[in-house]
Amino acid sequence: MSQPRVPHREAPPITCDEPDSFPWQVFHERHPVLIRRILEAVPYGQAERQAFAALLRESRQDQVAPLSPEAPDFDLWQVWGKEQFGRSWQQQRFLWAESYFYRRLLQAGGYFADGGWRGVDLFAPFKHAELDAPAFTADLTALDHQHALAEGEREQSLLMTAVWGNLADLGFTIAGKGPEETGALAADESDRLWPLLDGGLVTVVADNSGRELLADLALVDHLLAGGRAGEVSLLLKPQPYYISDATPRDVLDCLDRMTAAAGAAAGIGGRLRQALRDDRLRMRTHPFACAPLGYRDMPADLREEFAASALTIMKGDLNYRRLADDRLWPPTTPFAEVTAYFPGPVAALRTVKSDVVTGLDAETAAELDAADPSWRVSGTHAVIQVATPRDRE
Ligand SMILES: O=P(O)(O)OC[C@@]1(O)O[C@H](CO)[C@@H](O)[C@@H]1O
Repeated sequence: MSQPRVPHREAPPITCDEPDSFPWQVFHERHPVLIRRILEAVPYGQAERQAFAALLRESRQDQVAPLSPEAPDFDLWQVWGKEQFGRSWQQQRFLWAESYFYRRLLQAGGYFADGGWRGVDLFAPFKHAELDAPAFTADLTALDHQHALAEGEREQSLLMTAVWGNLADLGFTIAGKGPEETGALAADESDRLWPLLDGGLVTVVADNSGRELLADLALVDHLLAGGRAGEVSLLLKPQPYYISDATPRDVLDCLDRMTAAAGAAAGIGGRLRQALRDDRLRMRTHPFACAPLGYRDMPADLREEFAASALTIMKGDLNYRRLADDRLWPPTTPFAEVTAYFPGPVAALRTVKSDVVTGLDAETAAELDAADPSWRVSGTHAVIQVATPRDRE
Protein backbone atom coordinates (compact mmCIF):
# COMPACT_ATOMS: atom_id res chain seq x y z
CA MET A 1 0.00 0.00 0.00
CA SER A 2 1.33 3.47 -0.83
CA GLN A 3 2.30 5.64 2.14
CA PRO A 4 0.25 8.79 2.81
CA ARG A 5 2.03 11.91 1.64
CA VAL A 6 3.46 14.09 4.40
CA PRO A 7 4.55 17.72 4.08
CA HIS A 8 8.23 18.36 3.42
CA ARG A 9 8.98 19.86 6.80
CA GLU A 10 7.16 18.17 9.65
CA ALA A 11 6.11 20.55 12.44
CA PRO A 12 6.56 19.59 16.12
CA PRO A 13 3.68 17.65 17.66
CA ILE A 14 1.76 19.22 20.54
CA THR A 15 2.62 17.49 23.81
CA CYS A 16 1.37 17.64 27.38
CA ASP A 17 4.58 18.43 29.23
CA GLU A 18 4.76 22.20 29.24
CA PRO A 19 3.34 23.82 32.40
CA ASP A 20 0.67 26.42 31.65
CA SER A 21 0.38 25.41 28.01
CA PHE A 22 -3.13 24.75 26.65
CA PRO A 23 -2.80 20.92 27.02
CA TRP A 24 -1.56 21.37 30.59
CA GLN A 25 -4.60 23.54 31.39
CA VAL A 26 -6.92 20.93 29.91
CA PHE A 27 -5.52 18.20 32.19
CA HIS A 28 -5.06 20.34 35.29
CA GLU A 29 -8.02 22.72 35.10
CA ARG A 30 -10.73 21.40 32.75
CA HIS A 31 -10.65 17.74 33.73
CA PRO A 32 -11.16 18.25 37.50
CA VAL A 33 -14.13 20.54 36.74
CA LEU A 34 -15.52 18.00 34.30
CA ILE A 35 -15.33 15.16 36.82
CA ARG A 36 -16.88 17.31 39.54
CA ARG A 37 -19.77 18.16 37.21
CA ILE A 38 -20.27 14.52 36.24
CA LEU A 39 -20.42 13.48 39.88
CA GLU A 40 -22.92 16.23 40.63
CA ALA A 41 -25.11 15.18 37.69
CA VAL A 42 -24.93 11.38 37.89
CA PRO A 43 -25.41 9.52 41.22
CA TYR A 44 -22.50 7.13 40.85
CA GLY A 45 -21.66 4.81 43.77
CA GLN A 46 -18.44 4.50 45.72
CA ALA A 47 -16.60 2.27 43.26
CA GLU A 48 -17.16 4.62 40.33
CA ARG A 49 -16.36 7.73 42.39
CA GLN A 50 -13.08 6.18 43.44
CA ALA A 51 -12.30 5.21 39.86
CA PHE A 52 -12.86 8.82 38.67
CA ALA A 53 -10.55 10.14 41.41
CA ALA A 54 -7.91 7.54 40.55
CA LEU A 55 -8.06 8.46 36.86
CA LEU A 56 -7.63 12.14 37.68
CA ARG A 57 -4.59 11.33 39.83
CA GLU A 58 -3.08 8.98 37.27
CA SER A 59 -3.54 11.38 34.36
CA ARG A 60 -1.83 14.22 36.20
CA GLN A 61 1.10 12.51 37.85
CA ASP A 62 1.51 8.87 36.90
CA GLN A 63 2.20 6.54 34.04
CA VAL A 64 -0.43 5.55 31.52
CA ALA A 65 -2.05 2.28 32.56
CA PRO A 66 -3.19 -0.04 29.74
CA LEU A 67 -6.71 -1.43 29.42
CA SER A 68 -7.51 -4.75 30.95
CA PRO A 69 -7.61 -7.71 28.50
CA GLU A 70 -11.38 -8.07 29.12
CA ALA A 71 -12.07 -4.62 27.66
CA PRO A 72 -14.06 -4.87 24.40
CA ASP A 73 -11.59 -2.55 22.66
CA PHE A 74 -8.44 -4.04 24.23
CA ASP A 75 -7.03 -5.15 20.87
CA LEU A 76 -7.60 -1.76 19.26
CA TRP A 77 -5.83 0.06 22.07
CA GLN A 78 -2.97 -2.43 22.07
CA VAL A 79 -2.27 -1.06 18.60
CA TRP A 80 -3.18 2.59 19.26
CA GLY A 81 -1.29 2.69 22.56
CA LYS A 82 1.60 0.30 22.18
CA GLU A 83 4.20 3.06 22.53
CA GLN A 84 2.30 5.04 25.13
CA PHE A 85 1.41 2.56 27.88
CA GLY A 86 3.85 2.58 30.78
CA ARG A 87 5.16 6.07 29.98
CA SER A 88 4.05 9.15 31.88
CA TRP A 89 0.93 11.00 30.76
CA GLN A 90 2.97 14.21 30.56
CA GLN A 91 5.24 12.72 27.89
CA GLN A 92 2.37 11.94 25.55
CA ARG A 93 1.10 13.80 22.56
CA PHE A 94 -1.93 15.88 23.55
CA LEU A 95 -4.06 14.24 20.86
CA TRP A 96 -3.35 10.77 22.19
CA ALA A 97 -3.59 11.60 25.89
CA GLU A 98 -6.89 13.47 25.72
CA SER A 99 -8.53 10.74 23.66
CA TYR A 100 -7.37 8.02 26.02
CA PHE A 101 -8.56 10.09 28.98
CA TYR A 102 -12.10 10.09 27.54
CA ARG A 103 -11.89 6.34 26.93
CA ARG A 104 -10.84 5.78 30.54
CA LEU A 105 -13.54 8.15 31.80
CA LEU A 106 -16.19 5.82 30.33
CA GLN A 107 -14.48 2.90 32.02
CA ALA A 108 -14.44 4.70 35.39
CA GLY A 109 -18.20 5.19 35.05
CA GLY A 110 -18.74 1.47 34.47
CA TYR A 111 -19.71 1.96 30.81
CA PHE A 112 -18.11 -1.27 29.60
CA ALA A 113 -18.60 -3.44 32.69
CA ASP A 114 -21.41 -5.85 33.40
CA GLY A 115 -23.69 -4.01 35.79
CA GLY A 116 -26.16 -1.18 36.13
CA TRP A 117 -23.99 1.54 34.59
CA ARG A 118 -23.26 -0.41 31.43
CA GLY A 119 -23.88 1.76 28.36
CA VAL A 120 -24.97 4.79 30.42
CA ASP A 121 -23.89 8.03 28.73
CA LEU A 122 -22.27 9.99 31.54
CA PHE A 123 -22.58 13.17 29.52
CA ALA A 124 -26.32 12.72 28.89
CA PRO A 125 -27.43 15.15 31.66
CA PHE A 126 -25.43 17.95 29.99
CA LYS A 127 -26.65 17.04 26.54
CA HIS A 128 -30.29 16.99 27.69
CA ALA A 129 -29.88 20.31 29.51
CA GLU A 130 -28.65 21.84 26.26
CA LEU A 131 -31.69 20.54 24.35
CA ASP A 132 -33.94 22.10 27.01
CA ALA A 133 -32.11 25.43 27.18
CA PRO A 134 -33.65 28.68 25.85
CA ALA A 135 -30.69 29.02 23.45
CA PHE A 136 -31.67 25.77 21.73
CA THR A 137 -35.28 26.95 21.42
CA ALA A 138 -34.03 30.23 19.96
CA ASP A 139 -31.96 28.28 17.43
CA LEU A 140 -35.06 26.30 16.42
CA THR A 141 -36.94 29.56 15.86
CA ALA A 142 -34.02 31.08 13.96
CA LEU A 143 -34.50 28.38 11.32
CA ASP A 144 -37.74 30.15 10.34
CA HIS A 145 -35.82 33.33 9.52
CA GLN A 146 -33.20 31.38 7.58
CA HIS A 147 -35.94 29.59 5.69
CA ALA A 148 -37.35 32.93 4.55
CA LEU A 149 -34.06 34.06 2.98
CA ALA A 150 -33.34 33.91 -0.74
CA GLU A 151 -31.60 30.68 -1.84
CA GLY A 152 -27.99 31.96 -2.03
CA GLU A 153 -28.22 33.89 1.20
CA ARG A 154 -29.89 30.99 2.92
CA GLU A 155 -27.19 28.48 2.12
CA GLN A 156 -24.40 30.83 3.17
CA SER A 157 -26.29 31.52 6.39
CA LEU A 158 -26.74 27.78 7.05
CA LEU A 159 -23.03 27.25 6.47
CA MET A 160 -22.08 30.02 8.87
CA THR A 161 -24.46 28.69 11.52
CA ALA A 162 -22.80 25.28 11.19
CA VAL A 163 -19.38 26.92 11.61
CA TRP A 164 -20.26 28.99 14.68
CA GLY A 165 -22.42 26.23 16.12
CA ASN A 166 -19.08 24.64 16.90
CA LEU A 167 -18.69 27.11 19.79
CA ALA A 168 -21.52 25.29 21.59
CA ASP A 169 -19.11 22.61 22.74
CA LEU A 170 -19.49 21.52 26.35
CA GLY A 171 -15.72 21.01 26.69
CA PHE A 172 -15.34 24.67 25.86
CA THR A 173 -18.19 25.99 27.97
CA ILE A 174 -16.92 24.01 30.96
CA ALA A 175 -13.84 26.24 30.76
CA GLY A 176 -16.13 29.23 31.30
CA LYS A 177 -16.23 30.33 27.66
CA GLY A 178 -19.57 31.32 26.20
CA PRO A 179 -21.01 30.16 22.89
CA GLU A 180 -23.12 33.30 22.54
CA GLU A 181 -20.93 35.63 20.54
CA THR A 182 -19.68 34.83 17.08
CA GLY A 183 -16.39 36.32 15.96
CA ALA A 184 -14.56 36.65 12.69
CA LEU A 185 -13.37 34.26 10.01
CA ALA A 186 -9.57 33.99 9.91
CA ALA A 187 -9.86 32.13 6.59
CA ASP A 188 -12.95 31.85 4.40
CA GLU A 189 -12.83 29.53 1.40
CA SER A 190 -16.58 28.97 1.26
CA ASP A 191 -16.61 30.04 -2.40
CA ARG A 192 -14.55 26.92 -3.16
CA LEU A 193 -16.86 24.64 -1.18
CA TRP A 194 -20.17 25.02 -3.02
CA PRO A 195 -18.91 24.09 -6.52
CA LEU A 196 -17.62 20.76 -5.16
CA LEU A 197 -21.16 19.66 -4.37
CA ASP A 198 -22.27 17.92 -7.54
CA GLY A 199 -25.27 15.96 -6.33
CA GLY A 200 -23.19 12.97 -5.24
CA LEU A 201 -22.26 11.60 -1.83
CA VAL A 202 -21.32 14.06 0.92
CA THR A 203 -19.79 12.77 4.14
CA VAL A 204 -20.27 14.94 7.20
CA VAL A 205 -17.97 14.10 10.09
CA ALA A 206 -20.06 15.43 12.96
CA ASP A 207 -18.76 17.00 16.14
CA ASN A 208 -20.94 18.14 19.06
CA SER A 209 -24.56 17.26 19.72
CA GLY A 210 -27.12 19.89 20.75
CA ARG A 211 -26.89 23.30 19.11
CA GLU A 212 -24.03 22.37 16.79
CA LEU A 213 -25.79 19.22 15.61
CA LEU A 214 -29.00 21.18 15.02
CA ALA A 215 -27.07 23.53 12.71
CA ASP A 216 -25.35 20.61 10.97
CA LEU A 217 -28.64 18.81 10.40
CA ALA A 218 -30.19 21.96 8.94
CA LEU A 219 -27.25 22.16 6.54
CA VAL A 220 -27.59 18.47 5.64
CA ASP A 221 -31.29 18.98 4.93
CA HIS A 222 -30.44 21.89 2.66
CA LEU A 223 -27.87 19.82 0.75
CA LEU A 224 -30.33 16.97 0.24
CA ALA A 225 -33.44 19.04 -0.45
CA GLY A 226 -31.72 21.34 -2.93
CA GLY A 227 -29.94 18.53 -4.79
CA ARG A 228 -26.45 19.66 -3.75
CA ALA A 229 -26.06 16.14 -2.33
CA GLY A 230 -27.74 12.95 -3.55
CA GLU A 231 -26.90 11.18 -0.31
CA VAL A 232 -25.27 12.13 2.97
CA SER A 233 -23.30 9.90 5.29
CA LEU A 234 -23.18 11.32 8.81
CA LEU A 235 -20.18 9.97 10.67
CA LEU A 236 -20.88 9.89 14.41
CA LYS A 237 -19.14 8.66 17.54
CA PRO A 238 -19.87 5.04 18.48
CA GLN A 239 -19.74 5.95 22.18
CA PRO A 240 -19.78 9.08 24.38
CA TYR A 241 -16.65 11.14 23.77
CA TYR A 242 -15.24 14.64 24.40
CA ILE A 243 -18.28 15.44 26.50
CA SER A 244 -20.83 16.55 23.93
CA ASP A 245 -19.76 14.67 20.80
CA ALA A 246 -22.74 13.35 18.88
CA THR A 247 -23.72 9.68 18.85
CA PRO A 248 -26.66 8.23 16.85
CA ARG A 249 -28.81 8.53 20.00
CA ASP A 250 -28.09 12.27 20.07
CA VAL A 251 -29.16 12.63 16.44
CA LEU A 252 -32.48 10.94 17.19
CA ASP A 253 -32.98 13.16 20.26
CA CYS A 254 -32.27 16.25 18.17
CA LEU A 255 -34.68 15.12 15.43
CA ASP A 256 -37.35 14.56 18.09
CA ARG A 257 -36.91 18.12 19.32
CA MET A 258 -37.10 19.45 15.78
CA THR A 259 -40.25 17.58 14.81
CA ALA A 260 -41.91 18.59 18.08
CA ALA A 261 -41.23 22.26 17.32
CA ALA A 262 -43.24 24.47 14.99
CA GLY A 263 -42.32 25.98 11.65
CA ALA A 264 -39.19 25.31 9.63
CA ALA A 265 -37.57 23.13 12.32
CA ALA A 266 -40.45 20.64 12.13
CA GLY A 267 -40.21 20.54 8.34
CA ILE A 268 -36.47 19.90 8.43
CA GLY A 269 -36.83 17.23 11.13
CA GLY A 270 -39.57 15.48 9.14
CA ARG A 271 -37.58 15.54 5.89
CA LEU A 272 -34.50 14.17 7.62
CA ARG A 273 -36.47 11.35 9.22
CA GLN A 274 -37.77 10.47 5.76
CA ALA A 275 -34.23 10.71 4.33
CA LEU A 276 -33.09 8.19 6.96
CA ARG A 277 -35.91 5.86 5.90
CA ASP A 278 -34.93 6.27 2.22
CA ASP A 279 -31.21 5.75 2.97
CA ARG A 280 -30.44 9.15 1.45
CA LEU A 281 -29.18 10.03 4.94
CA ARG A 282 -27.18 7.35 6.69
CA MET A 283 -25.90 7.45 10.25
CA ARG A 284 -22.54 5.79 10.43
CA THR A 285 -20.17 5.05 13.30
CA HIS A 286 -16.62 3.81 13.16
CA PRO A 287 -14.16 2.94 15.97
CA PHE A 288 -11.66 5.32 14.37
CA ALA A 289 -14.04 8.21 15.16
CA CYS A 290 -12.81 7.87 18.77
CA ALA A 291 -9.20 7.01 17.91
CA PRO A 292 -6.31 8.96 19.45
CA LEU A 293 -4.71 9.43 16.04
CA GLY A 294 -4.73 11.84 13.16
CA TYR A 295 -6.60 11.13 9.93
CA ARG A 296 -3.27 10.46 8.29
CA ASP A 297 -3.46 7.07 10.05
CA MET A 298 -7.02 6.30 9.03
CA PRO A 299 -7.90 2.69 8.20
CA ALA A 300 -8.53 1.55 4.63
CA ASP A 301 -12.34 1.35 4.85
CA LEU A 302 -12.62 4.95 6.03
CA ARG A 303 -10.12 6.07 3.40
CA GLU A 304 -12.30 4.44 0.74
CA GLU A 305 -15.38 6.15 2.09
CA PHE A 306 -13.77 9.59 2.04
CA ALA A 307 -12.36 8.87 -1.43
CA ALA A 308 -15.85 8.08 -2.72
CA SER A 309 -17.32 11.35 -1.39
CA ALA A 310 -17.69 14.44 -3.54
CA LEU A 311 -16.84 16.31 -0.35
CA THR A 312 -16.06 15.39 3.24
CA ILE A 313 -17.07 18.10 5.69
CA MET A 314 -15.07 17.93 8.92
CA LYS A 315 -16.72 19.70 11.80
CA GLY A 316 -14.99 21.24 14.76
CA ASP A 317 -11.73 21.70 16.54
CA LEU A 318 -10.77 18.13 17.31
CA ASN A 319 -11.41 17.00 13.74
CA TYR A 320 -9.19 19.87 12.60
CA ARG A 321 -6.48 18.81 15.04
CA ARG A 322 -6.75 15.29 13.66
CA LEU A 323 -6.65 16.53 10.06
CA ALA A 324 -3.49 18.54 10.80
CA ASP A 325 -1.96 15.79 12.95
CA ASP A 326 -2.07 18.09 16.02
CA ARG A 327 1.18 19.82 15.18
CA LEU A 328 2.43 23.36 15.62
CA TRP A 329 2.57 24.25 11.94
CA PRO A 330 3.64 27.74 10.98
CA PRO A 331 0.14 29.21 10.46
CA THR A 332 0.90 30.04 6.82
CA THR A 333 1.53 26.37 5.94
CA PRO A 334 -1.06 25.65 3.23
CA PHE A 335 -4.05 23.62 4.47
CA ALA A 336 -3.79 21.53 1.28
CA GLU A 337 -0.16 20.67 2.07
CA VAL A 338 -0.97 19.56 5.63
CA THR A 339 -3.90 17.45 4.39
CA ALA A 340 -2.10 16.11 1.30
CA TYR A 341 -2.69 12.51 2.44
CA PHE A 342 -6.50 12.98 2.41
CA PRO A 343 -8.08 10.82 -0.30
CA GLY A 344 -10.68 13.29 -1.59
CA PRO A 345 -11.95 16.86 -1.30
CA VAL A 346 -12.21 17.99 2.30
CA ALA A 347 -13.64 21.09 3.97
CA ALA A 348 -12.98 22.07 7.58
CA LEU A 349 -15.67 24.08 9.38
CA ARG A 350 -14.07 24.95 12.69
CA THR A 351 -14.00 27.53 15.42
CA VAL A 352 -10.40 27.85 16.56
CA LYS A 353 -10.13 26.49 20.12
CA SER A 354 -6.65 24.97 20.23
CA ASP A 355 -3.13 25.77 19.07
CA VAL A 356 -3.21 24.14 15.61
CA VAL A 357 -3.61 26.62 12.77
CA THR A 358 -2.79 26.32 9.06
CA GLY A 359 -3.66 28.05 5.83
CA LEU A 360 -3.64 31.68 6.97
CA ASP A 361 -2.16 34.45 4.89
CA ALA A 362 0.90 36.02 6.51
CA GLU A 363 -0.76 39.35 7.16
CA THR A 364 -3.77 37.80 8.94
CA ALA A 365 -1.53 35.55 11.05
CA ALA A 366 0.64 38.49 12.13
CA GLU A 367 -2.36 40.69 12.91
CA LEU A 368 -4.09 38.02 14.98
CA ASP A 369 -0.98 37.21 17.00
CA ALA A 370 -0.30 40.89 17.63
CA ALA A 371 -3.88 41.69 18.65
CA ASP A 372 -4.32 38.80 21.12
CA PRO A 373 -1.74 36.06 21.63
CA SER A 374 -4.46 33.79 23.07
CA TRP A 375 -6.68 34.00 19.97
CA ARG A 376 -6.02 30.35 19.05
CA VAL A 377 -7.75 29.01 22.13
CA SER A 378 -10.39 31.65 22.80
CA GLY A 379 -12.94 30.74 20.11
CA THR A 380 -13.02 34.30 18.77
CA HIS A 381 -12.15 33.12 15.26
CA ALA A 382 -13.24 30.43 12.87
CA VAL A 383 -12.02 28.99 9.59
CA ILE A 384 -13.66 27.54 6.50
CA GLN A 385 -10.88 25.79 4.61
CA VAL A 386 -11.06 23.56 1.57
CA ALA A 387 -8.52 21.25 -0.07
CA THR A 388 -8.99 19.05 -3.13
CA PRO A 389 -6.70 16.44 -4.70
CA ARG A 390 -6.01 19.00 -7.47
CA ASP A 391 -4.59 21.48 -4.90
CA ARG A 392 -2.19 18.78 -3.81
CA GLU A 393 -0.77 17.93 -7.25
O1 LIG B 1 -13.87 19.33 18.65
P1 LIG B 1 -14.54 20.45 19.37
O2 LIG B 1 -15.76 20.01 20.07
O3 LIG B 1 -14.78 21.63 18.48
O4 LIG B 1 -13.55 21.02 20.46
C1 LIG B 1 -12.94 20.16 21.37
C2 LIG B 1 -12.19 20.94 22.42
O5 LIG B 1 -13.09 21.64 23.26
O6 LIG B 1 -11.50 19.99 23.14
C3 LIG B 1 -10.11 20.29 23.20
C4 LIG B 1 -9.73 20.65 24.58
O7 LIG B 1 -10.28 19.78 25.48
C5 LIG B 1 -9.85 21.42 22.25
O8 LIG B 1 -9.18 20.95 21.15
C6 LIG B 1 -11.19 21.92 21.83
O9 LIG B 1 -11.35 23.19 22.36
